[in-house]
Amino acid sequence: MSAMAISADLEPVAPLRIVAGRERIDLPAAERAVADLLRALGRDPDSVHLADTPRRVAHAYEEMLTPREFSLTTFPNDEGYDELVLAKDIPVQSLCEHHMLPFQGVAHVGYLPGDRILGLSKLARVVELFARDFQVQERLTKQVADWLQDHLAPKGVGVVIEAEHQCMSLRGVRAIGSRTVTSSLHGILRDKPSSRQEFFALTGLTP
Ligand SMILES: Nc1nc2c(ncn2[C@@H]2O[C@H](COP(=O)(O)OP(=O)(O)OP(=O)(O)O)[C@@H](O)[C@H]2O)c(=O)[nH]1
Ligand SMILES: [Zn+2]
Repeated sequence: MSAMAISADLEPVAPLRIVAGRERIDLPAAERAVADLLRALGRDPDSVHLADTPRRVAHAYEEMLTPREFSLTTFPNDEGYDELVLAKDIPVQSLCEHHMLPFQGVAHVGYLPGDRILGLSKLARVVELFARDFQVQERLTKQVADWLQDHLAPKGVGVVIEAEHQCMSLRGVRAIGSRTVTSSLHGILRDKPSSRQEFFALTGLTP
């Protein structure tokens, strides 16, 4: 739905176009590096079974490290809506920067509106913007919260991420099924105990 479709009375606001500022990925160099890695692991990248693997892996990493562009569409908060807006169970797929293995789970992203409300899908798009990177979960959580605070100027922001790290399940400690929970709060959701409590209760976590 476009910004104008909400109400004919709303002033048209040009949505901000968000383009991820990633370093350019050098695909041929990545392919050569994957072939070298296969050789270092005692495999033959020229064998019939592995011949296309360096290309596939390089493209897979390019895809996993490149968030989609989007428009930050907002609308005037004409009704003065002043309760929590919370998008729950947003899928999170990211790569741990220590082992380059996936961590996956869900994000719960909420805010208390100020003068403007945000197109709901944008809460999930902001998660993807920062998740498609080599990350640690704490930084990812804080980046989403900080970005919403900076771009939307709401009265409060709350972000919770619950994720399983494959570097903790496939290898190493092999703590299969263990989930890590992180949170980042701003404004009223951080400072007012009852709002904080309501946010965590709605995300399914206790304060
Ligand atoms: N804080 C934090 N740590 C993470 C995250 N993802 C992975 N790690 C941890 O990064 C740490 C790296 O520790 P190292 O001791 O250098 O690596 P390692 O020898 O492979 O460690 P083990 O996983 O314990 O075998 C591990 O404890 C991982 O569990 C994350 O998102 N946040
Ligand atoms: Zn890891």
